[in-house]
Amino acid sequence: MPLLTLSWPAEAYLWFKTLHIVGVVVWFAGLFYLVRLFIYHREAEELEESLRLAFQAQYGLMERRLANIITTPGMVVAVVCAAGLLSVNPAWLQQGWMHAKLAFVAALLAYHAFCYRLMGQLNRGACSWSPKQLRALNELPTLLLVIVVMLVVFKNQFPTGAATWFIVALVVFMAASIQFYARWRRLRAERLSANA
Ligand code: HEM
Repeated sequence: MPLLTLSWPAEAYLWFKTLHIVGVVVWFAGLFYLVRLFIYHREAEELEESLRLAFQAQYGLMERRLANIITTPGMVVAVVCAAGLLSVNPAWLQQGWMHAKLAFVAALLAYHAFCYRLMGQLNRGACSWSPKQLRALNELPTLLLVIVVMLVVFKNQFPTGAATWFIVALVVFMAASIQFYARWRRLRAERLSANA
């Protein structure tokens, strides 16, 4: 059937789904970059006073703009359109995969709120999370993204075979590589400044 002749409910569903996916992409882009900015913000503490103040003020501004203009609006679009999808097809709410998805989305919303808490602490100079811990924290949304997308694609046939374990191993490998690379860069910078 050509797209323009779709009946209203089907078209509404597809519009909600389109905007839901766009919202999810924007939301995740914001979440990933926000915690990266937190890492730079904490690392700026190593700089000498005048540079530290300038960098931290700039990172603080970038964080607030990213959180309030990109990340939270992305979250609102994703959640409002998800509610639209469920109102067009409430039968999804009877399915096990949707219950699992909602539980992981609740974890994602808690992570989103926690990022705001960290942002406030950073701006007051009261954040106790080290750059290394923030890097590890930044892996959490990746894990939630993979699980939620798998749930929505596989639904009640969630796979537990070799392919799933391969993807889990790949995500762990990527997370470990990022940690090792950051450590290698830090050690190299320390060596260079010791030799200077
Ligand atoms: C607020 C909670 C959410 C609810 C109630 C919800 C609900 C839904 C529903 C009902 C669909 C349509 C499923 C279909 O037509 O087969 C859908 C699609 C989708 N959702 Fe969500 N969703 C939520 C959050 C999320 C999040 C956080 C992500 C990403 C991590 C996500 C990723 C997707 C994707 C990629 C699709 C398209 C799947 C496809 O067409 O095969 N959703 N969602």
